[in-house]
Formats: sequence, structure tokens, C-alpha cells
Amino acid sequence: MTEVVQNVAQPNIAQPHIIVKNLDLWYGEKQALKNISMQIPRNSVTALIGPSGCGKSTFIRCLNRMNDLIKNCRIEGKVLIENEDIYGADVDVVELRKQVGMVFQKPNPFPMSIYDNVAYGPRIHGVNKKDIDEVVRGALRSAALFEETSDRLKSPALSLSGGQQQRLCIARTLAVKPEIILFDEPTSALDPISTARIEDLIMNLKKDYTIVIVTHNMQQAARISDYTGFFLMGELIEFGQTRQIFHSPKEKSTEDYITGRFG
Ligand SMILES: Nc1ncnc2c1ncn2[C@@H]1O[C@H](COP(=O)(O)OP(=O)(O)OP(=O)(O)O)[C@@H](O)[C@H]1O
Repeated sequence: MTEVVQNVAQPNIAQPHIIVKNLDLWYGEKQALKNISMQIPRNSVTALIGPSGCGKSTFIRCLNRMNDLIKNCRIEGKVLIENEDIYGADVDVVELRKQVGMVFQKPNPFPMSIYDNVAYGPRIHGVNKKDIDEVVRGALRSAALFEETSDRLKSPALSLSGGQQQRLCIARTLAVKPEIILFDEPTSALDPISTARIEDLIMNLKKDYTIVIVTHNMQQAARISDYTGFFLMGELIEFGQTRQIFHSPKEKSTEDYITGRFG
């Protein structure tokens, strides 16, 4: 494993699932990420917090190369998943995004039935027709949506409530059997009850997946995450166990942010 140039102290993580090394990112002339290094442990929830515009979404999108789609975006540094450089020349980006799923802020189900939304990915990835039913039901169960929808799987996904739509999007992600799931502010468009259900779900999912979540909600980060990274103006200021970050931050700016003094 090549040496990581550490700019921020890292907790001792035996076998990180994701290793980010000296990552810089520019949108045209503007540098949005500055020398980020981070080791993300597997089967855990890692929360990324920080004020608006500090680069959280930009960073999370680097983990499954979503920024490839943005013109004028340039990246330097490395992102290793299972020690493989995901920016390597021979990486199949479709396969990478299957391995690293993503759930967005606004639920975005396809305008098709509940069933077809979840079956969409497995069908594209060539899952056998006779196995699709089982995959769809399994994913809906894991996303805690099966009981509510089992009698109306052919109904339009858009007839579901916002919270149910977000769980459907999670089921859609789970159906392609990822290893890592990225959540970009997944509850910011939801009411408190739907938010609590998604938080419970995320905490359950970490048994089987590595989870990275961007959130503006500090209580949410404190409730559901094992590790927290604090970003400020494109830099990772502090990264550590959530308990430590919230109870004894090492950096003054982290403390100011979590105590609501800015942002
Ligand atoms: N596609 C883009 N083109 C140019 N600049 C961008 C693009 N996306 C983001 N930026 C800029 O990069 C910086 C970081 O944005 P980013 O969305 O990653 O921040 P964030 O911390 O996720 O913010 P928020 O919490 O408001 O979602 C901001 O200055 C933003 O304006």
C-alpha cells in the first residue's frame, strides 16, 4: 500500500474499505477539494458535516466517480476501494457504480411501478428473469418497505409518500447488491417520522454495507454515525470517531461548528 500523506490525524482503522489519498478537485479554476486524505472503515456509518458549500457533496461524488459527468471537473490524488484505484484506466465505471450505490437528497423514483423501479438495476445487470422476483422482494424487505407495498407492487412509484419513495430509492440501490452506499442528505426533504425510519434503516444496513452520509443535521450525524469528518472550505479539518468529534473536538473550528457558532 502506498504511503498516505496525512494532513489530518486519522483514527486507527485496521482495514479501511475506502482510502482517499491527497485528493484535490477543481471545477474549472476553482478548487473545491484541497488535499483530502481519509480512511473509511467498512461496516460502519461515516458522516460528513460542514457548512454549505464546503465540498461535502463534491467529496462523496468522488467515491463513485459521479463527478466524471461534470464538465471542467479535474481530480488529482487517489481513491482506493478494496485497495483498487477507482480512477485507474481500466476501471469499468458502470461496474463501479454498481459496487458503490448512491441515494440522493430528493427521492427520485423512475416514473414506473414500484416493482419495476427495484427490478430496473438487476434487469440491466442481467439477473435471471426467474430470480428477479426474489431480488425485488428481498430489496424491499431490506429497505423496510415490503409490508407497506406488497399488495400494490404494480402501482406507480410516484403514488408513494416522500418517505416511502426514499425507501424505494434505497431498495433500488440495494437490488444491485452494492458494497458501499453513499447518502447525500437523504432525509432533508422528509418529515421527522420518515426521517426516523430512514435513520433506523441506515443503522441496520451497516451490518452488510459501508455507509457514507452527507448531512446538515448534526443530531442526525451524532445519532447514526460511527465516524465523522468535518469539512470547511474544501478542506477536511477533522476526522475521527463521532463520539470524539462531538464531545472533544481537537480543532476550534469543529467545536464552533458543532456548537452552532457558525454555519
Ligand atoms: N458542478 C459544479 N460546477 C462548479 N462549481 C461547483 C459545482 N458543484 C459544486 N460547485 C462548487 O463547489 C463548492 C462545493 O460545493 P458542494 O456542493 O460540494 O458543497 P456542499 O458542502 O455539499 O454544500 P451543501 O451543503 O450546500 O450541499 C461550492 O463552492 C460550489 O459552488
